[in-house]
Amino acid sequence: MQPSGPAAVAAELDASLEQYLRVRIFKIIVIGDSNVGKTCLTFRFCGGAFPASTEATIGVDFREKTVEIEGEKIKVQVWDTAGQERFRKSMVEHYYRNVHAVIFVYDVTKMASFTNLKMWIEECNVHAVPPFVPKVLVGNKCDLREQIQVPSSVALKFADAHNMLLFETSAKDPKESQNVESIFMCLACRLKAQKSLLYRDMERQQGKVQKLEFTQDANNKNSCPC
Ligand SMILES: Nc1nc2c(ncn2[C@@H]2O[C@H](COP(=O)(O)OP(=O)(O)OP(=O)(O)O)[C@@H](O)[C@H]2O)c(=O)[nH]1
Ligand SMILES: [Mg+2]
Repeated sequence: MQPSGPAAVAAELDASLEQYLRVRIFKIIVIGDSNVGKTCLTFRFCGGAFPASTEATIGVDFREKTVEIEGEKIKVQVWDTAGQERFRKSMVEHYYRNVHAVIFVYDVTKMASFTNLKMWIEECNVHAVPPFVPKVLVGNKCDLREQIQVPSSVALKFADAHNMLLFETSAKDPKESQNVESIFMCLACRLKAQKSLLYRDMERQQGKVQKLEFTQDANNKNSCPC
């Protein structure tokens, strides 16, 4: 017999609380120079479209998407950060706190945004993001084929040297939407494959961190290792 009345309400509450507690939340931050397309990429992933217009991000914008991986619902919480120093300086500490994965973005049509990656990686290191936190590199605006300044081979070498996967894509071109999706899904898969985050965080506190090795198939730079 089904419980009814207050008992049913209590049971339902228990079930939803249990379900709530079981949904893991992955915090993924998106970092890079102003104007490289961080807002557009996160909007494409979470909102399924290219925004009609954007303004420089101030502080941070949060976007969320629930994905299902091997039967488990996972909430991907995307932190769309500000590229302009004046709009980010009060927030930087918050960006990196308890982050689960990092996406570094550059604009394939702007060499400076690629050379500045060193600075963004340095900032990440200064904030003690552990080496096992997965990081990927994204070259955006590939639709602007005539204006490309950063050759794929150079970007791939850089990604390899920093143990990152490279994705070259476009937030604007609808044909690339699957590729944008796979950036986030690849990270979510990797995070899911890691041990329980709670357990991992306990290990981190005890200084017993585990370095995960990720390999990249040079012939298939967009392959997901999971
Ligand atoms: N052609 C093309 N333009 C893009 C693409 N992605 C973004 N843009 C344009 O680039 C400009 C900047 O995009 P945003 O997403 O606002 O850049 P951002 O990195 O969030 O910049 P900040 O918030 O200042 O850090 C906008 O005019 C977008 O329309 C893309 O894939 N292709
Ligand atoms: Mg932005």
